[in-house]
Formats: sequence, C-alpha cells, structure tokens
Amino acid sequence: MLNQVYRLVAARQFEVQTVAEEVTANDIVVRPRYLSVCHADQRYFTGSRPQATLRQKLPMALIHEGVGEVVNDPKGEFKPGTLVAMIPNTPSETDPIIKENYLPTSKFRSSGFDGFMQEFVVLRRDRVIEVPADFDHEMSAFIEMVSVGVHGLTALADTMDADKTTIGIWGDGNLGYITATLVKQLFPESQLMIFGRHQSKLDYFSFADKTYLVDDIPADLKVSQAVECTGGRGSEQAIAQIIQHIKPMGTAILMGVSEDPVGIDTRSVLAEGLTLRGTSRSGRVDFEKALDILTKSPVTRERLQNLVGLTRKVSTIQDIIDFFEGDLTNYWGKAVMEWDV
Ligand SMILES: NC(=O)C1=CN([C@@H]2O[C@H](COP(=O)(O)OP(=O)(O)OC[C@H]3O[C@@H](n4cnc5c(N)ncnc54)[C@H](OP(=O)(O)O)[C@@H]3O)[C@@H](O)[C@H]2O)C=CC1
Ligand SMILES: O=C(CO)[C@H](O)[C@H](O)COP(=O)(O)O
Ligand SMILES: [Zn+2]
Repeated sequence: MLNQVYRLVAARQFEVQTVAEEVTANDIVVRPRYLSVCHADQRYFTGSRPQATLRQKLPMALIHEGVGEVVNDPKGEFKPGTLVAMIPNTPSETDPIIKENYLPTSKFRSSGFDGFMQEFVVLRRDRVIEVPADFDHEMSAFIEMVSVGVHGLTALADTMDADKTTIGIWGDGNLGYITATLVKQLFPESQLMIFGRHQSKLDYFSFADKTYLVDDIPADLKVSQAVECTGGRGSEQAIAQIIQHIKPMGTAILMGVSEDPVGIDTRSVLAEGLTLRGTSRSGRVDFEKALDILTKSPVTRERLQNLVGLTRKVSTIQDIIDFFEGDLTNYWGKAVMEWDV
C-alpha cells in the first residue's frame, strides 16, 4: 500500500513523503481523524531539542495523541468506520518486570518513529483500542495523555505510604488538569490541591478542593503525596516546593519533561525519607484503564471536554504549520486538529 506521510524535515518545515507500507493479517489500517498536539511535538516543531537529537530523529511524522477510523482489518475483527484510539508505544518484546513503555527496544511514535500525521496509519492489532461512539471526538483525541495520567497515578498508588489524606498537583496546564480529573476518580477520598502559576487557569480546576498560586502557599501547608506536571525550568521550582510541602516519607511522581538537568535538594529528600519516582508515557493497560474510567464517569468526560482549547480542520501543509504556530500562543487547553488531508 502506498501511503502519504507528513514528516517534519527541519524546524517549522514539513514535507509529504510517499512510503510503501506492508499490511499483514496482524495489522489494522486506520485513517486518523482527530489529532492532538503534545509539548514533545512542539519541541521538535520549534527545533528546541539538541541538534544531535534532531539530526537523529528527523525526518519524522509528529503526533502521538489521536483517534481514527478503521479502514481495513484483514481479520474482520474491527468493522470499517469503528473509532479507535491509537497507542503510540510499540513494544517488540515483553518483560516480567519492565513495563512496555520503559523497554529500550520499544518504539514510540513521534519520537524517532513516524507519528500519526499520515494519510493512513498501519498499526499492529494490539495497538488500537475501540472508543465508544458517544464520546466527544475532540476530547477523545487526547486519550493518550489521559493514559499517561493513569500510568503516573498507578505508579503513585504502587509506591506511596498509607496516607491518602491530601494529594497535591504542581502544574496548572494540560497534564495537571488531566491528572487532577483522574485523582477525583482514583483517590476519591483524598483532598485534591492544585498549585499553579495562573489564577485564570486555576479557575478551571473548579472540582479541586483547593487551589494555590505558587507564590502564595501557606508556609505550614502539607500534602501527603504529590505529582509534578510542570516541565521545563518550572520543574526545578516545583520539585523544590514539593520537597518543602510534602509530609515525611511522602512520594512525589515526576512527569514534567525538562531539556536540561534540574537541581534537586537531595539533603532534604534523604532527611525526610521521600520517594521521587519518574513516569513517562504509557502502555496498553493504561489506555484500557483510561477508557474504563471515561466510560463509567460522564463527569470526567465533561471535565475533559473543558480542556479542548484550539480546534481547526487541517488539509494542507500550510494549515499544519499555522496550527502548530497557533498552539504556541494558545493560552488554555489542548490543540486538536481535525485531520482532513
Ligand atoms: N511524562 C510523560 O509521559 C509526559 C510528560 N509531559 C510533559 O509534561 C509537561 C507539562 O505538559 P503540559 O501540561 O501539556 O504543559 P502546559 O504548558 O499546558 O502546563 C504546564 C503548566 O505548569 C505551569 N508551571 C510552570 N512552572 C510551575 C511551577 N513551578 N509550579 C506550578 N506550575 C508551574 C506552567 O505555567 P507557565 O506557562 O507560566 O510556565 C503551565 O501553566 C511538559 O514538560 C510535557 O512535555 C507531557 C505528556 C506526557
Ligand atoms: O509526551 C510524552 C508521552 O506522551 C513523552 O514525554 C514524550 O514521548 C517524550 O518524548 P521525547 O523523548 O521525544 O521528548
Ligand atoms: Zn505526549
């Protein structure tokens, strides 16, 4: 099958390349419909990764968050037109201990392996998962990010001590918002506190028990456990505040990506017996759990619909460039393209 792949070839430059794809009986052919932009894609689009990384990974189709319609299933298990979430991580082995998203042999789309900006995406059968027909399509585009939140909170549940009194989330953007909606489902008895930089973003977290601007946190405030969802240079300040405000022996899950190493006050980490645990990406089990939560909880779906920020139909390369540029200046929410190439 000949496929048109929309690859980033250099910062802010895309090219359509024609690729011959083999479709085996174990594959599903999907036409992408709604695609959502992640910070990781923007770091490639703007050329802000190190030059050596860009040389190694480009040309490459961006985007690892999206839903599409099944076009062809050689085994007939999925009907044509079925809406599916596409799982960007593609493992080639299993391990009894290391999860699929941490195996060095796994390929992750839009990080060295073509993402979803293609006419058709050929995925292994276990890399698609049906999305209920009544889900909002634009919200469904970022189910991958919901699965990342599920993965992070699963790691928190596996690691933390018995104190569930208060969970603090640092970061008032997309990942913070998604993780906050999931805390309400996965830790319903906990008090949820959000720590952010913008009052107008914190106002969206109306379901949280408390919100704080990070320059106005009461000195004696303590959280039982914490999740860092900031990234960039903001991570350093967020981790420092988490160390200051978490109870002894608490766990902090770190999810924000920083290009440069950030400083951490290890003396306090040791003195208070804290656990800092990083989580990255997600696997099929996290997608399944995310879809289960969304299916059972209409209120979570409604909250996540409030995170749909910029939406536009894209049909040409200029539309794609304009869309990515638009996302860079978009203040609140996820940017979702209706993929109409
Ligand atoms: N681990 C993983 O698998 C994944 C990681 N990520 C990463 O998560 C990070 C966040 O992504 P996303 O939510 O989309 O980004 P956003 O820009 O939407 O959100 C980050 C928010 O955190 C705020 N912030 C910055 N510093 C602090 C601080 N010290 N304390 C509290 N809030 C702060 C930012 O404010 P301001 O804009 O003023 O700086 C911004 O509002 C990125 O680094 C992204 O790459 C994303 C997906 C998956
Ligand atoms: O966004 C993510 C998962 O949803 C990850 O942060 C992203 O995959 C990291 O990739 P890269 O190393 O290419 O920045
Ligand atoms: Zn991502």
